[in-house]
Amino acid sequence: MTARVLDGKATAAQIKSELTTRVAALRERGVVPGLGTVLVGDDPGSRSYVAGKHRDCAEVGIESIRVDLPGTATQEEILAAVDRLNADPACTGYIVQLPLPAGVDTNAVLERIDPDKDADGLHPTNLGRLVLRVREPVTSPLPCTPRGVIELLDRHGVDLHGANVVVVGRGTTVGRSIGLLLTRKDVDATVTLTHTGTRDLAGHVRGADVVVAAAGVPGIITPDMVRPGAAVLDVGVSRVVDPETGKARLRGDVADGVAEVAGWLSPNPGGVGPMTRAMLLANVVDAAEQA
Ligand SMILES: Nc1nc2c(c(=O)[nH]1)N[C@@H](CN(C=O)c1ccc(C(=O)N[C@@H](CCC(=O)O)C(=O)O)cc1)CN2
Repeated sequence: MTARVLDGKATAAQIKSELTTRVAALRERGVVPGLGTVLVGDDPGSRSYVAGKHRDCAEVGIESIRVDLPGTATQEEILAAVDRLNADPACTGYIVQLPLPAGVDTNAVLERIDPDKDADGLHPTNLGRLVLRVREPVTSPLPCTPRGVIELLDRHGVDLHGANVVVVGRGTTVGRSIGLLLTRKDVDATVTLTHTGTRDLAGHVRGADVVVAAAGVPGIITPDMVRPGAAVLDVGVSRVVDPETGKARLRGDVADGVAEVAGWLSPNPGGVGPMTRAMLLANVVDAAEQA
């Protein structure tokens, strides 16, 4: 058996086309959505993700505002950039690209974002709303990667209702928040969050109908760990140097051979990454429509 592909690239293209129509309708009403980004330092991965976000904005008709700070920027300088975007009426939503350089208090920066402009859904107020609203519709922004995972599965007809979902990794952008979305009444999945302190990772993963691998550990999910037919989402990305060529290349959390066991597999690249970007745009458009 070879797993069917959870095609994030094609699905994101479809979503962007839908958003283009919605942005045109907003502009007709005189509402111009504008996404801001704050990038600190010159990490090549973060640079490329931020560049991609600005390209996406241009594609769907969202204005974009880019703030780049050097890696030497102080906590105060970063907070001042956040304050400026909070006050800028042209910026209807924005993100601070993570990770921030070592030594920066990331939580203090995230907490300084105006929750009404939080395009990433990572402000404690918006995460708190998700904790409280299990049954009611959520109108606040949702964390982009978790929203992208659920949308990708939904658009491929993978049913999460009653499914056992095992999440690997407890990072801010995925692991800590995805359970809040998956256990909402309208999704109804059962979620196990595993991490570096988990005793029997393989045992947990073997019981999963859906595996969300977001550990950032290359190849941590091996074929023997996957239940035949399970859906596997490869979210983690690591840059590893090929010992033969000396060149850096991207590696996901899912090892070779999993495609022979799984029922569904998201490629990496081309799976959850493009969905993360599309969901950021969706958060901006949703907020502009509600304003
Ligand atoms: N403030 C945030 N920071 C980070 C987030 C986030 O959601 N908000 N998530 C990740 C990075 N990220 C978005 O910011 C992101 C990661 C990957 C992709 C993507 O499209 N990847 C491509 C491959 C790109 C490449 O070749 O380098 C793919 O998977 O096909 C988009 C966005 C951490 N930081």
